[in-house]
Amino acid sequence: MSNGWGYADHNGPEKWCDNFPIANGPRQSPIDIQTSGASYDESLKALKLQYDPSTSLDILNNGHSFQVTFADDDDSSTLTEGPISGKYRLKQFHFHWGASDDKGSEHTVDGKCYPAELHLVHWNTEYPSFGEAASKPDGLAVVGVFLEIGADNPNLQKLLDAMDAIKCKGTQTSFTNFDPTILLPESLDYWTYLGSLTTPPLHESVTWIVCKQSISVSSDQMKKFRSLLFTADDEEACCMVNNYRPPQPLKGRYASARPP
Ligand SMILES: CCc1cc2c(cc1OS(N)(=O)=O)CC[C@@H]1[C@@H]2CC[C@]2(C)[C@@H](O)CC[C@@H]12
Ligand SMILES: [Zn+2]
Repeated sequence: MSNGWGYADHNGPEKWCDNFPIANGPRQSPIDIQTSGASYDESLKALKLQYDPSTSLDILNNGHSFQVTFADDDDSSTLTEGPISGKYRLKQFHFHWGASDDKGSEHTVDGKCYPAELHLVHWNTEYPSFGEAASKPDGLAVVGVFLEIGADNPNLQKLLDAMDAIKCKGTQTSFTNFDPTILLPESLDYWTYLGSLTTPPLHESVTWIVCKQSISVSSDQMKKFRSLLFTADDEEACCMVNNYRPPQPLKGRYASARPP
């Protein structure tokens, strides 16, 4: 079991290439978004996110992060427009965060890290299922939102309150009637580039859509994220922190944005 991938020195991001050689591929994520190198693309549209709170199902500690999963058997919660063509369905959202407020995001902006990053995961309805889409070059679209230390964010409270019930790996609880729209920043201006999953199997199947504006989280609220465990209840407890992959080589890529 211990030879599974993780975020420790013996099984972390520097070791993933041993079992997943795509880790050194041409379109790996995350990246450092160099704002001076970003290009304006007239063809980019505004993001259109339409979420139905009745599709939220449960919240789960999967041993790498915690995720809220959505019913995706119809087009109730979708992403359209933006940099993508067609319709992508919301499947889940999850977060990445650090052991302290000075790190934790996966993407960085001109080298700046944030204490946490939210990923809203959508799959292309051109394919029959999320699992099928996850390995296709245009299969997934992930909206990334940075969390920045500031005032308590009341929109995170329902998530924080559920954490006591999912402390250990493999635990889950019902999480209904949650509208992820409340987690989005006021402005949906974004950078976009072609990348990958940021955890194994690291499939190069993600159109990344990173919001320019962050949402707030307080230091106390971040402490609650850090109370989760990577480990199951029958294992020696290990705090779930630093579950982020560092920026990967651009290999000729650059982010694009809509003209101002
Ligand atoms: C994009 C969100 C996402 C999806 C997946 C992972 C990780 C992910 O987070 S991230 N940070 O957005 O890249 C790791 C496990 C992957 C899953 C996509 C679907 C699978 C590849 C399954 O088919 C088997 C393992 C799954
Ligand atoms: Zn993620």
